[in-house]
Amino acid sequence: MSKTAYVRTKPHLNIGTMGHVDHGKTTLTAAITKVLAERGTGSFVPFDRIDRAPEEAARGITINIAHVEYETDTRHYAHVDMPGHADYVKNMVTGAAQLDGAILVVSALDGIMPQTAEHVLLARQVGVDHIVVALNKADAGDEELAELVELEVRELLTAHGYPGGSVPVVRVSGLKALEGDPRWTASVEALLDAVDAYVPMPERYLDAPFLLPVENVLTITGRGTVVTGAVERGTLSPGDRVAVLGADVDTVVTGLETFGKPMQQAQAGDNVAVLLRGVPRDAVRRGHVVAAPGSVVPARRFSARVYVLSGREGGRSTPVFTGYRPQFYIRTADVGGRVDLGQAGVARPGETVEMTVELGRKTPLEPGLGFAIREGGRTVGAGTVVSVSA
Ligand SMILES: Nc1nc2c(ncn2[C@@H]2O[C@H](COP(=O)(O)OP(=O)(O)OP(=O)(O)O)[C@@H](O)[C@H]2O)c(=O)[nH]1
Ligand SMILES: [Mg+2]
Repeated sequence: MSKTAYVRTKPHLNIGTMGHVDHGKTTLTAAITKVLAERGTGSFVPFDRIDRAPEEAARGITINIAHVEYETDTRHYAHVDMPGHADYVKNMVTGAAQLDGAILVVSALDGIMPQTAEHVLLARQVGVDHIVVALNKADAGDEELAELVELEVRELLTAHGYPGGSVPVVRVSGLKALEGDPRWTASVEALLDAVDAYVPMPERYLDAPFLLPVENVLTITGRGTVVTGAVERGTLSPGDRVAVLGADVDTVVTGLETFGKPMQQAQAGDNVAVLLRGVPRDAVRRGHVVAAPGSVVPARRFSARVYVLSGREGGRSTPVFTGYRPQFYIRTADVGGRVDLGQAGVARPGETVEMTVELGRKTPLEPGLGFAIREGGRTVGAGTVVSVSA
């Protein structure tokens, strides 16, 4: 292969766009790549390439299609734009532990909407500590309205524990920037400057044993099975031994790529594709975990602190009781489980409660790990693992 190797010259961060349907996430994502392509530190990814289905990416070692990559003057970013709302929530709660920061896209014409609030709540619950607001469609509304929406967004952020008063809010137009209008191209530059300045470089656990939650599995004819995802911790090099938890196989890494470029070492935070020796494709699935052998012991029982979403936040309108059996979204896994609410025996929408969970299958767990609870295609709770029982 004559592909150029990935050269690590700038710190790498994972960010993503979130916000209500149609507020302009994908348009803005395309505009960002266009602005940076013109600066010479990225390649333009048009709207319809961001919005296509993951299956279409199954060519070569490539990563989840929802990601685009680009560089600013100081950083290398992987940026994820989720297509629809359902996918968004699922990806956000299962993959967002990986987001180092988020761009909250709010239409200046429409203001905050139910999904704006839900995404902010989920971001807080899964530990996305830094949000930059893109007040989008600023080309179409008037300044007075934009000011009202800005106030409203700051209040929403404050209500969810973010420093709403000091969060950067940048008026942008993804659409006009995409059309090359200089005023709005500058607005997207200003947004990127705000992201560079406001989202700090997170601590990366490079010395910890390797762990990668599997997001996607692909086959490369003649080479074998490839898993993709963001490295949660540690480092990985070709030749390293790994355990695939869930598939219960031990194997060797025979290739490593990021955004189509071979790499010598993957590090915590990197979005990678890992080629595994001799693993049949159907043995590995999204939700499995690739880890340093012996470093993780999967378990079924854990205790957790859980916030039960209210009806207004898109959650349930009725309480749940001991014996409740929802789905648990843990890293990239989707596992059924049974809830025990102890003495109280009940949890009402809007409450934060302690619970014990018995999962339907063994899953890698550890204290501090965030997860979401879903039922019938909607998010009903967001929690953190407190302790794990053997
Ligand atoms: N006037 C104006 N329209 C915009 C702007 N950005 C996006 N739009 C329009 O808003 C609509 C939705 O844009 P998308 O980028 O698809 O929105 P999205 O948030 O990705 O939508 P979902 O992925 O379906 O949640 C499209 O018709 C866009 O052309 C903008 O800056 N100004
Ligand atoms: Mg979109």
